Amino acid sequence: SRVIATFACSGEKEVNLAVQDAKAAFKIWSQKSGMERCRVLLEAARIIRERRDEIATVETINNGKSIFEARWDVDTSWQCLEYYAGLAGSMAGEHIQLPGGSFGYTRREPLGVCVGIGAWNYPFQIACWKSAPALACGNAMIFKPSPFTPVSVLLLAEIYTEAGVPPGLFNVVQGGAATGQFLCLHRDVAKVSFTGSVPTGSKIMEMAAKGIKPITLELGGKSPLIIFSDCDLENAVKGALMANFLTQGEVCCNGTRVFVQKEILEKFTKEVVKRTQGIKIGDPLLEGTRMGPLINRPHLERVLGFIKLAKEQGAKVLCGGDVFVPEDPKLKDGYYMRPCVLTDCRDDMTCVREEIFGPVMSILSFDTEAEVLERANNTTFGLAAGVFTRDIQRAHRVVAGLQAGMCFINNYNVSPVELPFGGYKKSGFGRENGRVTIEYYSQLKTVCVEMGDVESAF
Ligand SMILES: NC(=O)c1ccc[n+]([C@@H]2O[C@H](COP(=O)([O-])OP(=O)(O)OC[C@H]3O[C@@H](n4cnc5c(N)ncnc54)[C@H](O)[C@@H]3O)[C@@H](O)[C@H]2O)c1
Ligand SMILES: NCCCC=O
Repeated sequence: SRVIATFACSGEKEVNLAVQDAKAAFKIWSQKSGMERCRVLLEAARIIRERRDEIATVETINNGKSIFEARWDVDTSWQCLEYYAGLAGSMAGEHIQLPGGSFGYTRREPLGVCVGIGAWNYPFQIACWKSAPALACGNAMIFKPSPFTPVSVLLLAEIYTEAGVPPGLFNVVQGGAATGQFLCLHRDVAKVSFTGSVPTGSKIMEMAAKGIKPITLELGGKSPLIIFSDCDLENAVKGALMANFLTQGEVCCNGTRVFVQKEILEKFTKEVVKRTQGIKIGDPLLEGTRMGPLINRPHLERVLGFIKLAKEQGAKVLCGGDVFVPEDPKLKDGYYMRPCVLTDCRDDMTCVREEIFGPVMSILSFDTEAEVLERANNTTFGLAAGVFTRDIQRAHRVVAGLQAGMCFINNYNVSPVELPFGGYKKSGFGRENGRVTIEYYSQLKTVCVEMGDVESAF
């Protein structure tokens, strides 16, 4: 490992300054028309597209994910800005007729200074998915990235400035829990959107409760992926890899509990293992690489610990699950591991119950639809779920029964920004992306207009 940058943690003083600047910028930005905000966001999206490779390279160095994948993240980032640019001009309320010619109308208004707090797995994308709807609605945003990935979001701040947002409208503060707390507890912060773990999400909720602030929580998961025997096997295998091994398995919505119907268990498992063994691990900046190092040493050790425990509890490692040392001597101290497929898993095992957040797939077998639905829902999480089947009626019936906010049919872990994304149960609430997110970054004002005389009780 090497030091790529050093940052000073923002303390209370810096957080106060950022809020002060954001408040001033909010006054200007919130007065602009939706069309004016649209033009600035479109320009920012254009700059991101133009700087795609540069941003992806920085993200790869920042996080460790392959450059191939980092480019996808940049794409879903500028797409998000374009999408909300398109919605900025159409924020509207409704007109309601009342007796006697009186009427009411509603206005959608921005909240004020919003805070975004991000996790380390999708640093640039998370910052875009939060800031684009926030800015489109006329808010200001102060963003705090994870201290493990502080770099790429600074490019976003630079890009927004170049695109023409008022100074201070999108501001970055650096730091960990303490900085996050100053932000959440600040009296002039109107809303917090958080992406991270369940324990931190619970603390954010407590802090927000003190100030009666609305929050969005994008938390962890332990999502089921259900493969029925009538599936297109080739697609199901590809789907299972997409569901488990992007970004070294450090993905919130991963389908890590892979339920496979008994009839195809052997065939499916054999093919999944073969493809998993073929994943090219190594220098994430090389074009051919598909898996880079994990985020840091403690996390690598944690993931390996889950695999050790899985073996002790009776699971069988079919491939991977051990440290990988690349041939390149420069990389020998990297936090690499081979992607792992576990079989002989049971629902009560730790590897099946807890979020591992690493490249570890647990395969479980099942007999019937009713059985698998009950087992799939037997978790405190509810972020995502997937179903592979050729029976389209069954597909819709099963997803209707799944307790998860983001369900996939015959694919997994694709991220169209037009679709709302977010969890059920302990995976959080509120949504990112899609039209509905406008509601999470705005508030509704009702205006009641009297066209006659006041009918007084006094
Ligand atoms: N649902 C989603 O969209 C989504 C996306 C990515 C990651 N995640 C989840 O994030 C977790 C991994 O990310 P992580 O390890 O960075 O999570 P984390 O909860 O440790 O940290 C997330 C962020 O919160 C900050 N933070 C920590 N303590 C805080 C406090 N007391 N007050 C305010 N801020 C605080 C951190 O500095 C960081 O910026 C996993 O559980 C994963 O599933 C969820
Ligand atoms: N790109 C999908 C959302 C990331 C979750 O960790």
